[in-house]
Amino acid sequence: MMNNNEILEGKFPLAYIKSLPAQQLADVAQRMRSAMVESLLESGGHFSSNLGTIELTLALHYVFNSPRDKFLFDVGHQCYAHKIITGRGEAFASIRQFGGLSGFTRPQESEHDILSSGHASVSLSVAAGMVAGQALEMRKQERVLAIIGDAGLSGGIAFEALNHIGAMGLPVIVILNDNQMSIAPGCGALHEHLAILEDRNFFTTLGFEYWGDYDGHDCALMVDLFTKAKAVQRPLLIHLKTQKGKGYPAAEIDPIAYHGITGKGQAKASAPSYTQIFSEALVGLAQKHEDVVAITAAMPSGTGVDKLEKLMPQRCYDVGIAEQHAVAFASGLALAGKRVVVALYATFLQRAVDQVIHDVVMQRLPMIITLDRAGVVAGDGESHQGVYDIALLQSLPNLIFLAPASGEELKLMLSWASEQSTLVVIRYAKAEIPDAQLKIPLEPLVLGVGVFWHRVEDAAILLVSLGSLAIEVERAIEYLGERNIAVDHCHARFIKPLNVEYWQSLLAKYSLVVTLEEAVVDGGWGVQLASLMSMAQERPRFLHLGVESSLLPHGSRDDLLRFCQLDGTSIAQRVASYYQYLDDKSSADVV
Ligand SMILES: Cc1ncc(C[n+]2csc(CCOP(=O)(O)OP(=O)(O)O)c2C)c(N)n1
Ligand SMILES: CC(=O)[C@@H](O)[C@H](O)COP(=O)(O)O
Ligand SMILES: [Mg+2]
Repeated sequence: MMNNNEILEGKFPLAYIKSLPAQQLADVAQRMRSAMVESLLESGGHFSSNLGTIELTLALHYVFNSPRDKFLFDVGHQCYAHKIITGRGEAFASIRQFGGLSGFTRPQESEHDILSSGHASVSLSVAAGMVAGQALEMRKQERVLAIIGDAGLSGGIAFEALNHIGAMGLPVIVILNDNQMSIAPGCGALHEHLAILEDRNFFTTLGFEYWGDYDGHDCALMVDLFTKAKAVQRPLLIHLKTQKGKGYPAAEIDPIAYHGITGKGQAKASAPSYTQIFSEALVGLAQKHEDVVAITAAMPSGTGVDKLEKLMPQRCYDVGIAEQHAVAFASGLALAGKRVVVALYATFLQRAVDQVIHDVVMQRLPMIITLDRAGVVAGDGESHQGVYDIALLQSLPNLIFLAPASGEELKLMLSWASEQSTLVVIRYAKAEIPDAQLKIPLEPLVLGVGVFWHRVEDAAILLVSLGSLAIEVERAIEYLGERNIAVDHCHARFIKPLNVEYWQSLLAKYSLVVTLEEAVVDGGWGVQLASLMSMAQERPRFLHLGVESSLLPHGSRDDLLRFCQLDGTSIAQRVASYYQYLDDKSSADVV
């Protein structure tokens, strides 16, 4: 029989596993669990969800024939056993690292991965579409399975898909991996319902055949169930009960702390993060104003809302994986006179853009939306990069949009935002705050106006930074100084509004203005700033630096900043070479 390491070394491919008697799968699962634990403690990654899905993934591969049969892992954060089984064990130690395996399913990595995953609750809709498409082509022998968690299933799109699949009678197989947990404890009425399902239940009412609940760690039982499922030609939901963190006692006790872990081989934070500062500032705000309430969409610890939740649970709402609902719900609370703070990840706000437009700005409501993980996001890769928010939001009316560059500034902005009578969005990165390195005194906020972090006499170049890039710009200035290139640095603070007079008169003083944002350049803030000068007689040259390739890979924050050429050294090199180019060009023009 195989040993633990040999499982990762790929000595026992899928064909071998499928040739074993079903009774031996439990042993394979145990060995895979040990190998996975050892590797993840070193590399980091999603831990508890993956320990809970080993048996069900083995049983699925044992019975169905991937890639002919299609497995759609919802979110995809629980697909590690699938990666190992489908021949990626040898690279497993590289998971989520730059150039290594993705932490989610990725078709570019394997023909067994159908979707580039990362965001929750979409697997049922995609499965429905695939089944509908196959039916049109009479390819009925291919089965499509959505493997979705109990929290993923509570997302709005999943409900919409259940409704559609049930009505159409599409033979989608839904494997419900119910561990009674989201990242945080499960919440919502569906969560309660899953605990007490009877013969006639939510799923059967919608037209599904319901099989459950069953032990999702019993391989032989699941092999039997899945074999029978192959013959079912109508919507089928198989309800499996699993345990998050299964087999690793510390993760079983505290699956939240072990949802995603930092590996031993990875740098630990040495300074507080924007999240921590926000978390404390939110508590301070709620203590100051009785009408403050906060909303999280299934990310209480990730956004830092958990601190307030512990102190004042009645003033916090975890609405589950429901970003659209979170924003529309916030609009209701605002109409009821509450000062609402909605704390989201920038990438998940994408789900709720229409609610921001229709239910907040069109209603002219005051509200604060904080966007954590805005900018490059380590670890998770392309699905989680927070780089579209500026392009998506900056054209909206009735909106103030801010980007702090230090912890102190974040506190100031949150407090200032709570006094405004309009929507205020504050974006900040998944990064440590640079306060300890800063000598710049904190100035009061003036609407639409930036602050200088660095100013010298006769600088021809102005670097205008947004938020977390300010510190990289300070690093770039050192490098440029060593090359005798004099620059000024203004930290813009406001993405919107821009005080037109202030910016026009400031930008006109320079021959080159470099805009820097941790977001996509196309349709981004720098382009917006430059447009203020379109009517000016004397226009500076502009260089817009930001994220150029919008589908960023996974890696550490430093890896990603380097990849985007937004780290201090790259910024300096790009500024220096563009300046040199302009210089050469103007000399050539004179000749
Ligand atoms: C749209 C969206 N919102 C939030 C998240 C963050 N998130 C990732 S996994 C997860 C919990 C998923 O719980 P469940 O589906 O039950 O899977 P489990 O981790 O319990 O296996 C959340 C909230 C996400 N990936 N996508
Ligand atoms: C899969 C998912 O969406 C979350 O688990 C995410 O990976 C959390 O990211 P943070 O670790 O940045 O909170
Ligand atoms: Mg769950």
